[in-house]
Amino acid sequence: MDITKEQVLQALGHVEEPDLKKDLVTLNMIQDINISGNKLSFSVVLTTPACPLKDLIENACRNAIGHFISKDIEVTVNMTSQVTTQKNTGVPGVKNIIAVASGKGGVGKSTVSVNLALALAKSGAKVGLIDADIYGPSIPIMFGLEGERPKATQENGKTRIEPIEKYGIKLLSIGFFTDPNQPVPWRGPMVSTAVKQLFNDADWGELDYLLIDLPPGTGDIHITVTQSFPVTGAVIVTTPQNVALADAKKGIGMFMMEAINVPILGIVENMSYFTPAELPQNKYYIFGQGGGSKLAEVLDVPFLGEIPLIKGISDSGDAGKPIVLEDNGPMSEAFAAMASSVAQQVSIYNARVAGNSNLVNN
Ligand SMILES: Nc1ncnc2c1ncn2[C@@H]1O[C@H](COP(=O)(O)OP(=O)(O)OP(=O)(O)O)[C@@H](O)[C@H]1O
Repeated sequence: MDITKEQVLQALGHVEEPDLKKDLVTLNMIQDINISGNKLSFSVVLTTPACPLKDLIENACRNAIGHFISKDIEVTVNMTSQVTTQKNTGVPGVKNIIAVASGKGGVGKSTVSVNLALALAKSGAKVGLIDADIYGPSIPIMFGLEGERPKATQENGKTRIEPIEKYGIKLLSIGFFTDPNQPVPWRGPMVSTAVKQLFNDADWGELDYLLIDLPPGTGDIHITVTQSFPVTGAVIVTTPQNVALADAKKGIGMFMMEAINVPILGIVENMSYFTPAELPQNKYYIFGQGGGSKLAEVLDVPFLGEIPLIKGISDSGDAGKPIVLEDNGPMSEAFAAMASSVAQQVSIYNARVAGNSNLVNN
């Protein structure tokens, strides 16, 4: 049976990308079509390797070929990805900047930042992480990098900092440049300069996502970062208690202010329920259930998922090996799902900005 490229494109033109609400051909996501006898292969270029709809899209492509051309074709679908970007982030090579924030301290913002970064990297994305939490930079401890100093070189009179690479991601923390035993009271302009240097003076290379762990609350650093760099969006971390939810609402309000205007990628609810290690299917909603998702509904922003309260998270954070690195546990599953949701929201946002014309940015 002779099949043509046109027939293939026509068949795949019936497959809609569920989030972007256009067909794969219009979105320029079908590439490298090869036909040899009754053998057909093509690539589907997704907008993120963490795409939660990967399997669904692949099946829909196979069904479309079977339905619109013939069931006798041997189909090979190569699922690849190229992360989209719509903003010049101001940091060469960096496609998307994602801010991780919380209204209140201690809700697990750093834990979420670290495990989100690692889960995105595990999916195949190129990821960097900046720890800008001047009040308690915890990332050096969580990665077992206390006392490390990133290499710095001078190039044409300018300092170039080399981010530290660990567990497949690139890292810089304000904590690498301070002495943990000598808490320095940071002053506004000093903080702004230091944080900007973490973006501007570092060799980040090519990154799909650069995450920034912001200090809790709303303050100088939030304004510096959002006004100096076009942040793709913010992830807001909360816990289920009313006090935390009220502060999360304030945090979201800040990003939505006209002068700041950073899209909210969504709300993550941390410590949602307690799960005993020996009974992982049991969920005890000790701080109340559904607060984070209700807040998301009221504010009309996406809800990115619930992360359980598990003793292992603290232990692994203290031991310098984040929990996501342990395969197949309930935590790595929760973080993988959350990372997919975040990546999905970035893709949707980029598509919206691009007017859905051509998503694959070369
Ligand atoms: N889901 C969880 N289960 C158990 N412990 C957790 C969980 N999330 C965070 N923790 C623990 O709670 C403490 C605070 O977490 P973390 O440092 O991530 O919060 P934070 O919001 O970044 O804090 P800060 O306001 O100081 O920046 C840490 O000891 C951490 O290990």
